[in-house]
Amino acid sequence: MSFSDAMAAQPKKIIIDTDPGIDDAMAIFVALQSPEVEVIGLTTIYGNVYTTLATTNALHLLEVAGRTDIPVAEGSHVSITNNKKLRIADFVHGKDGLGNQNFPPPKGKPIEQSAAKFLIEQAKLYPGKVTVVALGPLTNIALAIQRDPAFSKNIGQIVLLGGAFLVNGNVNPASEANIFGDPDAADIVFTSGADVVAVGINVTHQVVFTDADREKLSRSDGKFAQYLCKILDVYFSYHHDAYNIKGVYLHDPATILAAADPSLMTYTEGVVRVQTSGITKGLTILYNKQKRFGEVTEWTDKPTVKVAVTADAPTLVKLVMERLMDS
Ligand SMILES: O=c1[nH]cnc2c1ncn2[C@@H]1O[C@H](CO)[C@@H](O)[C@H]1O
Repeated sequence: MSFSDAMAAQPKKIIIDTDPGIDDAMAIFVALQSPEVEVIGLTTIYGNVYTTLATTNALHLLEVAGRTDIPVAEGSHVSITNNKKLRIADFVHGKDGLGNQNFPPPKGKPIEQSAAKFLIEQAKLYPGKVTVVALGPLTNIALAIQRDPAFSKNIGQIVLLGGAFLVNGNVNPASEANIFGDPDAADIVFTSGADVVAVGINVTHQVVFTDADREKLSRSDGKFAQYLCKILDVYFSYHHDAYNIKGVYLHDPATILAAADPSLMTYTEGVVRVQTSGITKGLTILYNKQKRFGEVTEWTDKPTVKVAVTADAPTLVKLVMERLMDS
């Protein structure tokens, strides 16, 4: 579907599962500015920050956007295997997750429902019509799958930022951060039979927002552009130190736009399993179905998912810029 077709059609209902996070903040704002989607809720998860702070930040970002009509449901504080020793990437996003700006606390509160319950209920309410865009570890989505056997069928699509397909990870050479955060949950999601689209860092590392883009953003008087320019420093310094690049990767905004318009990326299809322990914990292995193995493997008879292989990076960056400046 082209962008204009998408705009003419009913906007897609999306729930953003998020751990804000600087690129999450960007992604949420881009989603709110995207006519192809209607954000019907945010659910929160640990990853870039702990879940409690993710909830605070989600409420704060909606207040900045003037969209307190959108409910926030708080997610799990522990992994699906009840692991409490979480890896929190505050070194990427700042202690507060939003570039160490010490914003005042939000006035709003999360809804009573947990994230998993909210996901289950919304999917049941609009069967086949809700897309979950998962920008953090997949605990909430896996809990929804475990708690409601109909969830995988009811949910329209799960577009997730996660995995490093045939490239090094960003936690260690094996593993990407969101999958590493809860590999057991990721394996549940990948093998659930739901319509899953995985956008890995093999693709998002092509989508670079440069120093020049940031400069342009800072000259815009768009509300979201102005806000983001305040918080981007930490994210830029981290990328400069860790990757030696003059720019940042747009992991989360690229994933939101892929959910809004799938034609911005190309995909392959296969079975994905996740390594859940050992030195390759969090490794995502795609079976491309080219070989019919003689023996039964852990990939045999599992449902397939789509995995992004290329991205139209110039258009993705352009759309992010336009939507943030036009706010
Ligand atoms: O080096 C890193 N370590 C941990 N998390 C990271 C790193 N770089 C980015 N992210 C965060 O994890 C997701 C992509 O894997 C993104 O949401 C990003 O904010």
